[in-house]
Parts: sequence; C-alpha cells; structure tokens
Amino acid sequence: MDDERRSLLLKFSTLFPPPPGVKLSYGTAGFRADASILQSTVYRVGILAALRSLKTKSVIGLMITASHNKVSDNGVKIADPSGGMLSQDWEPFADQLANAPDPETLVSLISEFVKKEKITFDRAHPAEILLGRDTRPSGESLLEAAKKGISSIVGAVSYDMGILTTPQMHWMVRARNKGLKATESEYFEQLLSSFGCLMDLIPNKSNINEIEDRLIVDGANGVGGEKLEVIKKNLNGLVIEVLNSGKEGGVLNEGVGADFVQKEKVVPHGFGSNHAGIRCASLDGDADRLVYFAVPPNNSSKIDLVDGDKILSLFALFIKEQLSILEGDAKGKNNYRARLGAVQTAYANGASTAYLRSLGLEVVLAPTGVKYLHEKAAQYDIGIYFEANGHGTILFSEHFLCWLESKSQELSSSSEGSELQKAALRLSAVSKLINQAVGDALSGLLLVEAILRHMGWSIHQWNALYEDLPSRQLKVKVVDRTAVVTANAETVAVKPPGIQEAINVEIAKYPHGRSFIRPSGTEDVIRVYAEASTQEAADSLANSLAEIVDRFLGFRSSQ
Ligand SMILES: CC(=O)N[C@H]1[C@@H](OP(=O)(O)O)O[C@H](CO)[C@@H](O)[C@@H]1O
Ligand SMILES: [Mg+2]
Repeated sequence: MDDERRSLLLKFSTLFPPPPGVKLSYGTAGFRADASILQSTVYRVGILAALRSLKTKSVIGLMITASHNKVSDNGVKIADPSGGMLSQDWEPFADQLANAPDPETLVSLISEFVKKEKITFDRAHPAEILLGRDTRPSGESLLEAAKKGISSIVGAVSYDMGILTTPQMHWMVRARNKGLKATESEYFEQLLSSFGCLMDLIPNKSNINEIEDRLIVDGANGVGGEKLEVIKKNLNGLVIEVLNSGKEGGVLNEGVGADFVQKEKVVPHGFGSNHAGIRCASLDGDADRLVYFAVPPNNSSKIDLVDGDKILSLFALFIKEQLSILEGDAKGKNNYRARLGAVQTAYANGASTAYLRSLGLEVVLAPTGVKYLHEKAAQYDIGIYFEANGHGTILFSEHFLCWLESKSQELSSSSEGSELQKAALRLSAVSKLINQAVGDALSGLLLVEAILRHMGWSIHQWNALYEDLPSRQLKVKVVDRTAVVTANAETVAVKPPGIQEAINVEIAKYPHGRSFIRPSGTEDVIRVYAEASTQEAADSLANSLAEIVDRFLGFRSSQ
C-alpha cells in the first residue's frame, strides 16, 4: 500500500476508536451488539467491504441490521458477489479488523492482508458497495460510519440504497453482479410478475374461492411491514392486511415478529380472537424469516404454529408434483430426472424429516446457520433449505434452469404439451419468485399463498401434513461454551470427553427420544434440544441434558 493510502486510512481510523474491552466476532449474523458500541465496527466493516470488492472485482453489499434482536441493538454484515454471505475464509480477517486496538495496528493489518491476498488498486475498477439498513433509529449514523470506512480506501464508491429488508440487499448485489437491473422497483416487479404467473396457472380456479383470500401479516414493527404495504397494492387474488407495520407506534420486535411467535408460540401484539380461523403470518425485524400461524377460536393466547419445517414441506410437495408431471412426458425427447433435495438442521422437528423422506426426498442435515444450509442446497438441481425458525429458500441450479428452458421450448411446439408446459412454467415462475440469494420472507410468503391456492388448502389443511413431535429447547449458561465441540451436523458432542456417552444414556430412556447440545453462535450459552413422544418426556429429557451440561461444564445459571 502506498503512502497516500496509508495516511488516508490512518486519518479516518483515528475518528473511530474501538470501545475499550469489547471483543466482537463475525458470526452467522455478522457483527451484532448494542448499537452504542458499533461505530468503530461498522466503520471497519466499510473498509472490509471495499477490500472484498477489490479482491472479487465485483459489487459487494453492506447491510446494517440486528434482525429479530431488540431495537437498541444493531449489527452489520456483508453480502458477497453471489448475493450470499461473506466467504468464510474472510471471517478471521473481519474479526482481526474489528478488534484491532488502535489505528496503527489496524493499518498494518490491512496492509499485510492486502499483500497476502494480492489485492490490487486499479483506478479504472474502483471498489463498489451497496449500502442498506433496516428501520432501527441507530441505522442512520451507523451508515455514515460505513460510508467513512469505504471512503478510507482511495477511489472506493458507495451507493446508499436506503431502508431495505436484508433479502432485498442480497438480491440487489446478486442482480448487479449478473449485469441485471437491480433497483427496488425491479425487485418488486419480479416478485409481482412471478406471483401473477403462478396464480394464472392454478388448475382449478374454484379452489381459490373455497379458501380465505385474506392474510393478516405481523410486520414485527419493522422494514418488512413497510415493504409489504407497497407490494399488497398490486396483488390480484390476495388481500393482505398488515398489523404491526411500525406506523402504529409499536416497538420493533417487542412482543411481535417471527422470532417471538416461533419461540413463545403465542399471538403477537395486535392479534386476538377476532383473527381466529384466518391465516396469519409473521415476519422478523429484517424480513428474512417467515412463519405462519392460526389463532384458535377459544380465546387462548396459544397459537397453532406453522413453522419453517412446514413451509419447507409445502414447497417440497409442490415442486415434487411439478417435477413428476414433467417426468411423466412419455413422448418427450429431452427428459431429465432432476435431483431434488431438502436441507434442514438438527432443530428440524423429526416428524418433518420423516414426512419429507416419505415423499421420496433426499434429506440432509447441516450445522445451524444459513450459510451452511445454503452451501448444501446448492449441490442439488433444486435444493430447498429451511431452519425451523423460518429462514430458508429454494435454490435452482443453472444447469436445471437451462434444461427447463429447453424443455419449455420443446413443449411449446407440441400440441399435447399443455399440462407439461404448465408444470414447466410453474417451476420457472418459482425460480423467479423465490430469492436465489438468501431466505426472503416476502417472496416466501407470496409462494406459500400461491401454493395454498393451487392446492385449495386452508392453513389447517396445510398444518395437518404431519403432526410435530413434542419438543423442548433450553439454554444453559456455562463458564466457557467453546468447551463443547460437535460433529455430524451438531448431532454429536465430541468434547468434553464422556459427555455424549452420558447424553446417550438419557436418550435411551425415552421412546422416540432425540436430543443434542451445541454452543450457540449468537449468544453466550449452550443450547439443549430434546424431542420425545410426549411433551412431559421432551421436557424431562431436555432437563436431564441441561443437568449433564452443568455437571461437565460448570454451572452458572440456567433458564
Ligand atoms: C436454534 C436457533 O434458532 N438458532 C438460531 C440462532 O443461532 P444460534 O447459533 O443457535 O444462536 O441465530 C441464528 C442467526 O439468526 C439462526 O440462524 C439460528 O437458527
Ligand atoms: Mg432476520
């Protein structure tokens, strides 16, 4: 790095001293903390984004959000050129940057890294970064810090895309790097036209009349509600009412949102018995998670939760149906048996895994964190991944989409191809509707709505696909959570020695018992998950494992 670059970096870096005594780590959600201590981190992530853009010679995204966390928190993460998460081999450098104690150390770290990664500064190809933020009040000033970080790298340019959902940012980065138009209006246009296409292809239109056309959405008082207000005006055949849109004065994620609904299994604020029987959905604070629910008619605050596992099952069923139609083309010249796979984590309810296998699907497990699921799903022609908490999407391989295109052409020239042709058109519309970069609550919601109409199903019929096994999740505070090391997609604890044997002894006591422990990537706790044939058994198995964790790892307190 030349002197001009060094001195610019030094000058700006001194304006953003790191908070003393804070150590941050770039986890599954990027950096996340109380917003008041994040100025220096976001500034440094601005630098990171610019370097990543120079290295990949592509547009990079920088998103300021703390998703489902409380409104006083914030966070920052990077979208890589593909629209996916930051490449894992850059995470250690992200940690080093964030934790560098002073400007001099920071500049020498950057200088060494630039050399090691052979990053070149070419004035003809400057770093380009798209910036976005959620609705948090701290977002505006953190965005300024990110801009300063970017302009600390001579020549780098940033484009402020305004308030966005996280998936919109990932979608824009992906589109820009594919040379496509990538504004918010193009995003809406793509969602609306592919949704319209799926609605036009519904086989038995009378199905639609039998199901409730109204959907009530809990917007978590965040950005998702705002964007949905825009989308809903242009929908045919679907009436969306947004509650907790943020305009009514409610607080982001407080008693509302997908994370709250999925964990607590109670109605979010603003919902009550007047919504009984109507299909309801909930988004999280940055609209990358989606769950559905129904309010029971008996005035209870408990809900019937339709979680990410069931969204995955609905998607899998629909796609499998379309593929089967296409595979049944007895006269076709250009036939192909697509590999359809489902990717879940160990938290997926065992009943969902059994259901997916009963459909003849290949199901694989990945460690917690969408980057791991995404990677595995990308290995299929069509890979569907979901975490139980509602984050997921469907990935279509380029190879499959090329085949689909040529098959559609073949079918359009044949007179008897209409059913087959419709199946091909539906799959093509799904590939455009569903976000190919990350899980996206808005596009996921439109796909769920189109499929329910296709099937002629109410939320109750959908929910009855299978019955969840009773489960329990606990968290246990320990002295050092890194003492637990897991293997086999987190289903087995290989450290500390002897702990898995103790866990196995407990599991063996319960019919259909399944249980595991793992260190959380986002909180300082060990998580315990247990599943069994009754709720009492699941609770008791989870408690036994929590005791084992205490015994092996030193107790502080558990909840
Ligand atoms: C059990 C659970 O829900 N874990 C969540 C949570 O991760 P932990 O590593 O379990 O803290 O936050 C992640 C980021 O939002 C999300 O991807 C994941 O599913
Ligand atoms: Mg989120």
